[in-house]
Amino acid sequence: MSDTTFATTAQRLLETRGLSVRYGGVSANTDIDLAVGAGEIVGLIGPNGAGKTTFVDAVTGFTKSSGSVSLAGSQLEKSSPHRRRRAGMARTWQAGELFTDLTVAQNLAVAVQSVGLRAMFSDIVNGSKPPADAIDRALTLVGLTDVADRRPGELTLGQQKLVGVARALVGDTRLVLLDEPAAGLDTHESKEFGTELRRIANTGIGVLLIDHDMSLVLDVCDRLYVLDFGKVIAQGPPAQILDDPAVVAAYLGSPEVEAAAPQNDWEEQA
Ligand SMILES: Nc1ncnc2c1ncn2[C@@H]1O[C@H](COP(=O)(O)OP(=O)(O)OP(=O)(O)O)[C@@H](O)[C@H]1O
Repeated sequence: MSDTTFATTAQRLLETRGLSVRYGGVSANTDIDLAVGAGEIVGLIGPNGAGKTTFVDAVTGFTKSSGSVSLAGSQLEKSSPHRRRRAGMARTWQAGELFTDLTVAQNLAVAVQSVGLRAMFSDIVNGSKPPADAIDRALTLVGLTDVADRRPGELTLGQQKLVGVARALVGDTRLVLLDEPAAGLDTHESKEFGTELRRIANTGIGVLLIDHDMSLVLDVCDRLYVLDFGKVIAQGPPAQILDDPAVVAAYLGSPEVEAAAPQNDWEEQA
């Protein structure tokens, strides 16, 4: 599959080749070639059950897959989830609830610990950043340093969602895979969330975004991949994707696309 958006392969951060996942008789992902560049926001969209979460599970090592996965040129397909995380690949989960009794900073500290005690110990021995710095850096990336000592219940829903993203940014994260991070946000909050995502990407972090909020996805993503029945059926810039007959057919009658349609001139373009 040709991919003409990148000027050089050096800019590629995540690259999958022929990534496939089978669950018994179900081909959840079939031969997926996908790339995310440093500083790029790439959307992965598709109808329910298309295989989006499976793809994130496969890339991050949480489900068995075949094919190759590389991050900044290092092959990771045989690595454990922990090693992939240490290599700079982090994800959020669809049900990524925060600990309501902990402050925002403490919620991030839990994420630091989940990277591994041994890893933390080696960071200290090697004199690299202590966790407090890592937490501060992640909160700065999402613009939440002011609320570090508040509990999630004191934050807006949009801020709570950003804490979820910040948890994935602790440590030296180079690529973040966000699985429906904006679920439940209203139009205004979703727009603000998109602005923060762009700020994060502008620091050079690559972002893979899965979301059913088509306005957010079409607005913030540089490029999109569309999955249907586990296969990539289209890829390209958002405007091109909206015009793609295969995408229209896959989404026909989908509430997400209908909701996004007026704002994105869907009816005129389709
Ligand atoms: N652990 C599993 N065991 C068996 N089948 C699974 C498993 N996880 C997912 N599947 C199947 O794989 C296919 C892809 O599911 P997946 O959750 O990746 O889709 P999705 O695009 O993320 O859907 P949604 O938008 O609803 O979250 C579906 O047919 C699903 O039923």
